[in-house]
Amino acid sequence: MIRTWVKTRAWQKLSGSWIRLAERLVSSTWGYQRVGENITKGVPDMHEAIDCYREVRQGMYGDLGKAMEGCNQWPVNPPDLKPIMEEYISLCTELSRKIMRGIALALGGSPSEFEGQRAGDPFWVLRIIGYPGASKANGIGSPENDIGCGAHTDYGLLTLVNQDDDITALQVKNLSGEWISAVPVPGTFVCNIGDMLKIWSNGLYDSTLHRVINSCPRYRVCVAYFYEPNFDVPVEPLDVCVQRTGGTKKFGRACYGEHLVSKVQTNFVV
Ligand SMILES: O=C(O)CCC(=O)C(=O)O
Ligand SMILES: [Fe+2]
Repeated sequence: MIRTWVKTRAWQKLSGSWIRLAERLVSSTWGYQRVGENITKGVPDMHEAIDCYREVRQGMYGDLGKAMEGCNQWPVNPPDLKPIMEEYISLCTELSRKIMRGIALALGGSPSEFEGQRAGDPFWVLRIIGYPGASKANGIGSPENDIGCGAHTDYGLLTLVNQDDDITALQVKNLSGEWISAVPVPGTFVCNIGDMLKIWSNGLYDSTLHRVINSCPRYRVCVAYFYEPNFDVPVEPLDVCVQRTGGTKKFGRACYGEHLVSKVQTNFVV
């Protein structure tokens, strides 16, 4: 895991304008995204990224999956980025599956609650994100205007955020409504809870509202891995969680794929 990350970082240092090596296909959500192309609640985000998804083949999920059909756009250089990232993704998938077993137990369910039909065939998303340094981001140089990524919750189950060790930029809203910094702890991931886990747990786990403000003059890199349910699974509060929260379902039924598509269609300028 660490070897993979170090190699990715080395590539970033070598190539300078690293992320521009990959080009996004026209009308596609896959591949390279320029600064300002990602939109959160109508406001362009000050970051660039390479977006990768678990590949959806034509017809795989019928109409539901149509908007997500496509394949990953890996940069030509460095040639080993694809295998490195594929290894990274498979390690993150394994780790997330283990964390979900622990969460299932904590909720009072069986350890395999989030396997099989629910998340045994998990969808995933990977974003390699670069945040320009504060003074360069908007030409004005006032850090408070540089919203690297606007306030949002993640869409699925868990996110493993692999951030730069020496730049504090990720912020999380706590229960008192204050933004607090998720100060990097070297060698660890920040783990966000996503919207589908909030529903399955009937709110016992809340999806974490977070945002990114890079007020540091240096470029910040983050690799975010999103572990998601099966693409087409209906998601509704688990009985065990409903019992533990007073017997009433707080959320109606959702479908992860629909949730993802609706977010992707409003989040990007393509
Ligand atoms: O850059 C970060 O620390 C987090 C990025 C993020 O929240 C996201 O991509 O959903
Ligand atoms: Fe996020």
